[in-house]
Amino acid sequence: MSTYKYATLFLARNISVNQTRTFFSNLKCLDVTINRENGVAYVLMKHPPVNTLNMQLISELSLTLSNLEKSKCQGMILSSIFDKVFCSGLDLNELLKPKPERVKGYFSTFQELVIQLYGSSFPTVAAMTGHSPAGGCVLGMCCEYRVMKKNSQIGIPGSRMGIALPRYIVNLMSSTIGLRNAELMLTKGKILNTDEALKVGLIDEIANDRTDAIRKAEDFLKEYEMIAPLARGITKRIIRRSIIEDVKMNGAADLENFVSVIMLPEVQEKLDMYMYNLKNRKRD
Ligand SMILES: CC/C=C\C/C=C\CCC/C=C/CC(=O)SCCNC(=O)CCNC(=O)[C@H](O)C(C)(C)COP(=O)(O)OP(=O)(O)OC[C@H]1O[C@@H](n2cnc3c(N)ncnc32)[C@H](O)[C@@H]1OP(=O)(O)O
Repeated sequence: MSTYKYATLFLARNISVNQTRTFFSNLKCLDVTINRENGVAYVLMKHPPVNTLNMQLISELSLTLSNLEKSKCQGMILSSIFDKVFCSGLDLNELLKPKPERVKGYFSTFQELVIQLYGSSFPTVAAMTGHSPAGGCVLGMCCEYRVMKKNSQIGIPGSRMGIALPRYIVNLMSSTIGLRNAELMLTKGKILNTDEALKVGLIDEIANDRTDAIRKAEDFLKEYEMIAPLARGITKRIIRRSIIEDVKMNGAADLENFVSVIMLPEVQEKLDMYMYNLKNRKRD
């Protein structure tokens, strides 16, 4: 990230650049810094133009989470350097006309990332600076708290794309917004605006802009400063255990099933149309 962007991000929140340290310098799709004073890690996605989750971004997120676990960080804010988009989801190019082994590897890496983020010992907040469709919504749901910039959209359009979602994604959505709302949202492939997402509990707060989103994320983490990290971490794991155990038990079969559905000609046709519409839609 440019010095200018750091300055605007940190100075806007009264944190000087000197109070932070760059955690990794060799990442291509992420900026990771840690505030020395409170141990909070800022993980900012910066994969242009819209933070599509290609293999590189997924792998860097996974590596970063492993390192944050080792470094005993006190909390993580997952965000984006882009003002309009938090994360545009999985890379549609990986889903179109895929080679079975390649697509299996891709989804299995994403599945591992989901479990890693969902099961992390430290507190996590998604400061969603903009739209968060599909995989972007999943990243947000893995965090413990979600702040989203106003006038953004969030949801998982799987059904509309002809994709039957894997079980752990359905479980994740159900645990976030309840079974009934999850059923309505996922079977319709519904995308919600910020107000609708707040109402249903898919996000926890609305922010005016990215600075406000980061500030609200920090406020959430501050509430844990007086809580013993070990007790907190264990409690979180107990609450999240059933989904994690379920993936361990059924993840491989789920993956096989998911890949065979993705390869079906009618699903490929639908995905092709979806991509065509994305490329040719009117931009706002
Ligand atoms: C056991 C089984 C294991 C795993 C199963 C896993 C997971 C299930 C998880 C849930 C399901 C996930 C499926 C997906 O995530 S598929 C991706 C779905 N994403 C979308 O539908 C979002 C599409 N993008 C948008 O709506 C817009 O791009 C967005 C609102 C994010 C931003 O709009 P903006 O106008 O700012 O930018 P654009 O001009 O649209 O985009 C810029 C260029 O980027 C391309 N693009 C955007 N998103 C994607 C993507 N997801 N994949 C590939 N390419 C993407 C877009 O086409 C533009 O390209 P150009 O036209 O400039 O060439």
